[in-house]
Amino acid sequence: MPSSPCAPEEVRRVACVGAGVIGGGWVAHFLARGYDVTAWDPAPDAEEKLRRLVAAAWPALEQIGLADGASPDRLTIAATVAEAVADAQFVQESAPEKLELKRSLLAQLDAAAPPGVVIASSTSGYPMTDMQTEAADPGRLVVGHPFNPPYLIPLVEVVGGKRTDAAAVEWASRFYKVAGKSVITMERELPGFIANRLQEALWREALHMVANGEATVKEIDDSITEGPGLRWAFMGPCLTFALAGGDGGMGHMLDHFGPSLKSPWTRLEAPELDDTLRAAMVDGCDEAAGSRTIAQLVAERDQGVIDVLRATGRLPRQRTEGTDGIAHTPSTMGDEK
Ligand SMILES: NC(=O)C1=CN([C@@H]2O[C@H](COP(=O)(O)OP(=O)(O)OC[C@H]3O[C@@H](n4cnc5c(N)ncnc54)[C@H](O)[C@@H]3O)[C@@H](O)[C@H]2O)C=CC1
Ligand SMILES: C[N+](C)(C)CC(=O)CC(=O)[O-]
Repeated sequence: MPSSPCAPEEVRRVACVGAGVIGGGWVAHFLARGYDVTAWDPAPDAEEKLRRLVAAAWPALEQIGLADGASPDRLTIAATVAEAVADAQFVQESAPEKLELKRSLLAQLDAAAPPGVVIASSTSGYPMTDMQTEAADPGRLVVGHPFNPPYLIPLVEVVGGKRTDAAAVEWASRFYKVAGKSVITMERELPGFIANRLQEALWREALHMVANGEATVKEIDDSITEGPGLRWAFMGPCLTFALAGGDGGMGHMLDHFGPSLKSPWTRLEAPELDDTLRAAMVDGCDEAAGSRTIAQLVAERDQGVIDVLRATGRLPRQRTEGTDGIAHTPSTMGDEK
């Protein structure tokens, strides 16, 4: 791959190819961050749908803060895929999740985009190795997996394929950060990446329970929104479970509840919980906790749950006394702290 024509910080023009739920969400995100965006989508009603999506997202984007000069007017609709990427400095592909389509579209984008420009696919599960087979320059093709909606959910998982240049992965990771995303750069390919692999495990169990009449869809959804989901918004499943071990942390939690991995709660094959896995879990949780004690983490978790309850309207927003003596309701969660 020739080196990228510009640094991630210098990017001004982004192309979004495929403008449905995710491509449209990317368009809204990049516009809000002050980029010029060119979009292309073959559907006859794509432009109208895209402009509607951006208009609907804009009030939320205004609330969380627009970049200087950001405007929906900086969106251009291209007539052809080649025109969309002709002078792009970064390309985000969000076409339907069909392997053959992705393969040929990525080859088309590679042929039309300026040399060296990084092209990212939003695929939610295909390894790039399987998608880059037809491109003349596979070195610049990466996965940039977003979460719906990409203009509000920060995470992007970035990973290359076997023929991707390491510099392209590094460039894309830096670019997404500059563009306001929270990035996990994966060193090796995994089908489903990290988050979807986790989500799919949960999803698979949910489908088993519904199919067997063991739980209703509402019970499954409530079990997450009224339970673990409240914690997951600010503390991941590993550190959360370390707190289930009390002062003994993850070590005690595994000794206490580890054997239940083998119980028939799950429809999935459980991994062997050997000493190596145990040590990796304990070490990973210690690292995530950093200098924070269990007691500090407990306090942080509790405050986080309260904040989420407020933010989701299950608790009234805190009222503060203004200098005028009138009680004001703060407009954001941050104001409440
Ligand atoms: N929906 C979701 O929650 C998420 C989806 N993704 C990924 O994003 C990609 C797009 O998915 P969605 O936006 O959900 O699908 P969608 O069906 O909403 O949008 C796909 C768009 O691609 C267009 N399209 C059809 N053929 C095309 C072609 N040859 N070239 C360019 N565009 C074409 C369609 O007209 C449509 O507007 C997929 O790879 C999917 O796995 C990633 C994260 C989340
Ligand atoms: C449903 N999905 C697998 C396409 C979801 C994702 O890929 C990420 C998300 O938004 O949760």
